[in-house]
Amino acid sequence: MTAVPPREVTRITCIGAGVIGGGWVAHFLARGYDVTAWDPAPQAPEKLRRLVDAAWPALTQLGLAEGAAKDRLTVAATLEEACAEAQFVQESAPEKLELKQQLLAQLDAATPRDVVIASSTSGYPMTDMQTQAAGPDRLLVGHPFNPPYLIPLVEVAGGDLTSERAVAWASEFYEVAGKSVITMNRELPGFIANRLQEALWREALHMVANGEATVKEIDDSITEGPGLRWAFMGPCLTFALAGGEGGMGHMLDHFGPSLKSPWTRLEAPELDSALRDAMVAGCEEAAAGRTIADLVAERDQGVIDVLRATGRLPGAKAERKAGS
Ligand SMILES: NC(=O)C1=CN([C@@H]2O[C@H](COP(=O)(O)OP(=O)(O)OC[C@H]3O[C@@H](n4cnc5c(N)ncnc54)[C@H](O)[C@@H]3O)[C@@H](O)[C@H]2O)C=CC1
Ligand SMILES: C[N+](C)(C)CC(=O)CC(=O)[O-]
Repeated sequence: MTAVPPREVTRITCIGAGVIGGGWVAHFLARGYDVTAWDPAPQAPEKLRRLVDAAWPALTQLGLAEGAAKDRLTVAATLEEACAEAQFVQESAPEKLELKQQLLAQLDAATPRDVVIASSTSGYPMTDMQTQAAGPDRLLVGHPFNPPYLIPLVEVAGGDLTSERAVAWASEFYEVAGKSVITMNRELPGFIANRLQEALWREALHMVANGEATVKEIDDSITEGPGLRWAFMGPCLTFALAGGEGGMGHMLDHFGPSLKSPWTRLEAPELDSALRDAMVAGCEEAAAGRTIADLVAERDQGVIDVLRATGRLPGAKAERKAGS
């Protein structure tokens, strides 16, 4: 059997059915696929069904694909049974390198040739994980965000031995399956989003460890601050607006030197002219013709929408107080 085209996939196998594997199962069921899951833990089938039941109301609100049903889930008794008829495999086993290496080799042996096998790993490069597989060319990373049935992003990256065909196939498949895909042109430990999240996380841990800020202060500083902007405009375009009408160019000229001040414990990159120009050009590209004024209007409307959606509009707060 060879790989079916991404649009013709009907059967998906999910290996590992914890937080992320279970979330993938819920997502694929809601998109109308037949899903087979396998997890070695004795309680896994019940836990998985509870997770899918809990996710289903949200998925129903978002809109189920035609024919989507929870009873299109099968829990297999063995890994081999789970993979025998797979048209795509998503691995979500624990984040241990040796376990992933062995498991991916087993999955490769059990899955029809050419069928793509993706790992949900949060940060291991596929080059390090595909070492024991006889057919490493169809192994790649498909890194989701929790919960995979609500957060659209998947980061796709191949390893040194992964074929371009497999990467292209997976990127198209995830799009067809309702995800928002970033296909990386090289392997980075932590990919893009986790590398960014880890930088924030590292500083949060420093602050807690040193008694510099509480967990609540750190969380509030994001949910009441930059997080409201990040839900719809990334950190680069958001900072371009910090430069006012001068955009990213003025922002870098104004605040660039403070990169060297001790706002962060991380080693800062040299802000040379090549980096400056790349940032300015990247922001212009991301703005896709929108002026600074357009972006300001978009950001402001977005913040209002997020506040409304999360019940934090000043009016909503007043109503809650009045009713309490
Ligand atoms: N938890 C998160 O927020 C995210 C996790 N990930 C990645 O997803 C993967 C799974 O993480 P979680 O779901 O959080 O872990 P988890 O601990 O919730 O689930 C792991 C599951 O794998 C099963 N398992 C144990 N040994 C296995 C084996 N040999 N073969 C197959 N399954 C096995 C366990 O029984 C368990 O149900 C990891 O690679 C992790 O880095 C990716 C994105 C987000
Ligand atoms: C905590 N985590 C590193 C496993 C998180 C992720 O990998 C992605 C996410 O859901 O934020």
